[in-house]
Amino acid sequence: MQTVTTLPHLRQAVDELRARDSKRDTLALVPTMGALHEGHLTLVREAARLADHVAVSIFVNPRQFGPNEDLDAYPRQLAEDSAKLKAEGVALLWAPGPEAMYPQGYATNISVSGVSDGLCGADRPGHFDGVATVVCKLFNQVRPDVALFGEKDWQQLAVIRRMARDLDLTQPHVDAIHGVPIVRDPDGLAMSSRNAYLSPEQRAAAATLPRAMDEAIARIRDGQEAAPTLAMLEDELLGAGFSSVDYAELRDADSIALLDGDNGNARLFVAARIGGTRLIDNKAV
Ligand SMILES: Nc1ncnc2c1ncn2[C@@H]1O[C@H](COP(=O)(O)OP(=O)(O)OP(=O)(O)O)[C@@H](O)[C@H]1O
Ligand SMILES: CC(C)(CO)[C@@H](O)C(=O)[O-]
Ligand code: BAL
Repeated sequence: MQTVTTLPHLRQAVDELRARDSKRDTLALVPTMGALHEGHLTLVREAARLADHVAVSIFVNPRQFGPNEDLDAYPRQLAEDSAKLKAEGVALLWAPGPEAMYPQGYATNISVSGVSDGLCGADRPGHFDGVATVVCKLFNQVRPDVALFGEKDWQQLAVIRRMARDLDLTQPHVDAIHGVPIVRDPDGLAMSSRNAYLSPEQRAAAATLPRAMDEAIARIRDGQEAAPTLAMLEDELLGAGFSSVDYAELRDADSIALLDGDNGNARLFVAARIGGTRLIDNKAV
């Protein structure tokens, strides 16, 4: 595996990979912020199924963190991450520093409206501008044939697909942006780098999130009204030790528009805090 931290080295490494055989080899990109777990590695394995070579980016993107968020505390463990990626057969690790991504004078922002309204877009102002901007840059830097994102960040995936469609991106084309189902711990909690912030007690309580979501979904499928069911879900989380619930909403899975019941394409989205840690999850209704 080659690790590169500057754009000229990245370009050279990508050109070499693509020209490895007589045909033009295909390249998949898995963008991450590092602190890799089985969720990320599942994306990498799926990427290897879809393309000849896999590139992974690790960049803790300052532009997607709010002023009071955990940018400084976000886990950084490049050596460990690098060993995991090497073991998966990843060809290229793109690990730029902030100055390589946003050099002096950087002034451009990409803002996707509609799908980024509500949910995490409402709770984290500017977050999806930061995500869209850095993902567009990563796409232009690596120019992959396919890119993979986790469905844990469902709204993020919708924002990226909208951007790719609206900006007529070709590397990758919107149809080559793949969502990968959420990878969960045995107790159902979605894997997340931020789970590392949880104390053992908080970690045990966090398993209430997917369980309470399953119960709420069962009630909605049974024909119970959405609003009281979601209120009950919030109460259950607060009773289990969550400190607050940022949102518990039914939304259309594609447009992310708010729903007041199951319309056949409904998805349940929840963000809740346990201590200072914000956890998100989503499930089909
Ligand atoms: N449990 C998971 N299942 C599937 N994909 C995941 C999972 N966790 C993360 N991903 C995906 O991995 C990619 C990189 O995510 P990121 O590096 O932010 O990790 P994370 O675990 O989501 O961290 P965070 O705690 O910041 O949410 C994203 O596309 C994300 O959706
Ligand atoms: C897509 C991403 C790598 C952009 O920084 C990030 O939001 C993430 O890890 O989900
Ligand atoms: N996985 C989403 C990145 C973030 O929370 O900033």
